[in-house]
Amino acid sequence: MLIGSEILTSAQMRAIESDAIGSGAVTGLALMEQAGAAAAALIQQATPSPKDVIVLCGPGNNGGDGYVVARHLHDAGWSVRVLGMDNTPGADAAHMKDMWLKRGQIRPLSDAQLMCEPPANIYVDAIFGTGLTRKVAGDLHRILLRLGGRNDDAERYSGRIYAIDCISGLDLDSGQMPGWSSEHMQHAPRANMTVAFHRPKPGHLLRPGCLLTGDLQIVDIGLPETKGTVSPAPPLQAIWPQFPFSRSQVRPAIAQRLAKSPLDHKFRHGHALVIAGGAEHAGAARLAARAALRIGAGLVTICPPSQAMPEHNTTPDALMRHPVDDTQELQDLLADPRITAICIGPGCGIARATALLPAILAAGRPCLLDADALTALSRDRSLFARLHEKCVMTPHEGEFSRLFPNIAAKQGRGPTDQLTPTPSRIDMLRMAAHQSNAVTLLKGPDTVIAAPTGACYIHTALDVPWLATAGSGDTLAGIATGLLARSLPATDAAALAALIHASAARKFGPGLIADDLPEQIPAILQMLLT
Ligand SMILES: NC(=O)C1=CN([C@@H]2O[C@H](COP(=O)(O)OP(=O)(O)OC[C@H]3O[C@@H](n4cnc5c(N)ncnc54)[C@H](OP(=O)(O)O)[C@@H]3O)[C@@H](O)[C@H]2O)[C@@H](O)CC1
Ligand SMILES: [K+]
Repeated sequence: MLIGSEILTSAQMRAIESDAIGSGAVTGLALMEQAGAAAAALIQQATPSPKDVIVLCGPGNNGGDGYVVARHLHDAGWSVRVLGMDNTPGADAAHMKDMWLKRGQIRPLSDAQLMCEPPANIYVDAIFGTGLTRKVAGDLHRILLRLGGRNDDAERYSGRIYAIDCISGLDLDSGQMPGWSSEHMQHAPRANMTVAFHRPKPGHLLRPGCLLTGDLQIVDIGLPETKGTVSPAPPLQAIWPQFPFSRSQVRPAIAQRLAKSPLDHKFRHGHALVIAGGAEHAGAARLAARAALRIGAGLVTICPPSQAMPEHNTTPDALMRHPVDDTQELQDLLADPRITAICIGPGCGIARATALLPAILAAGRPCLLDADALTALSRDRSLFARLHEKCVMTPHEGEFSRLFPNIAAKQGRGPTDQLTPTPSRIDMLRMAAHQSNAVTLLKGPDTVIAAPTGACYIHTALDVPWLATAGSGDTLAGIATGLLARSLPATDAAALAALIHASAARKFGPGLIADDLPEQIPAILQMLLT
């Protein structure tokens, strides 16, 4: 699959840190020095001219990093003010605090003090990181709201906040701000850049955390390489939108399958069926079919009911057309073993999806279930029970709630003081994939994909809001179908489809309509395969 970045939970990160320190490979002090120095360097790179900073240091090691940042910026000639806690932190942070005190003073970390300070060009949030144990309350909460502009002085902080590890108060495992009401969330501080260490955490990539994180920079602080060895838990990976898109991000076996050998004929690249419905929704299935062709399926046949066939007598000429009016006709078609993937849902109609799904699921072939097929599955639990591990479901949030009402019910109980108050999007998707026995892709700016094995990918693409347009989901379904037809395993097909879909939108830019998406695929394949 894509060589994405491993994501670690806060607990996994703490375990790696304590193992590394326990084995003598590194010291906590050296890690903190590296972390603070790297953050200071990135802040300097990002802000070449302003040289006036306020560093807000919390009670623990995140605050310790803050003292290191303050020292490095001071030594680089910046004017540095530090607001800190009157507490006794752990030994490493205490040492860094002392090092700072040799250079400057520490004023109290209070809302009143921050309000009195003359404005700075840059604010460094080093209050809390991975050690958050409860909701942030009282004066520290007021400070965070001030940084988020609640006091009508938004322009003072906007675009000037640099977060160490995360915006303080963010639960890095769920992406939630525990205890923050929706009114408070309007004034949650947003970082211009977040400098985090060793690996991204789920909270950097899931909403609302990803909206508060800004440009996420992951820096190496000298911890040993851990990829794949952290715990027996199934892997959790980020599919970076920021990756320079090239073959190096794709496992050689997948790249080989995407490329076409001169010795291959069209059937070697799979034959996808796209089930279409009535004439009024013909466009959805045609978008999916076009995308499946563009991603390189050897053949794609669109299968409308016979009365809707005239609607499909149009381009692309490469598309084959075959009417399917009932289960028997579909079964006759599926008797051809060269049909390697089926897409059902876009523009299909719920009644037609309900009628045809038993034959499709019984065929045991890779299949993509979207839109009306998902509604059919949510209404008929006996169909749901026939899903299998070669199925990929691509629900949006409404469809997800209907498919998995028991999982969705665990969500949205309002703000709570506890960390990880309700299942995160990752937990939900893992439960859904386990429950359905199908690869499940929950669409959104933070798309999460989970396999029944528990393997999970996050694809965060906040930079392509124009992807929210009619027919966009149909195109995603078509790309995934084409990849399934080309014999990519279901999880890989879903994850690669999410990446190619967002990359196509990024390539086209604002003004995008879904018809434009398949047309970007050749250039993206070119980048992937060279
Ligand atoms: N892992 C690594 O490899 C490295 C990690 N590094 C850095 O360390 C950071 C983690 O440090 P950390 O564990 O000390 O936690 P941190 O976030 O500073 O907070 C803990 C303090 O806050 C307190 N506290 C918690 N919640 C609170 C609340 N709601 N309201 C009020 N207080 C609250 C808590 O008190 P307590 O819960 O015990 O009452 C404790 O005093 C990490 O993000 C990174 O920046 C790097 O230096 C190098 C390598
Ligand atoms: K922080």
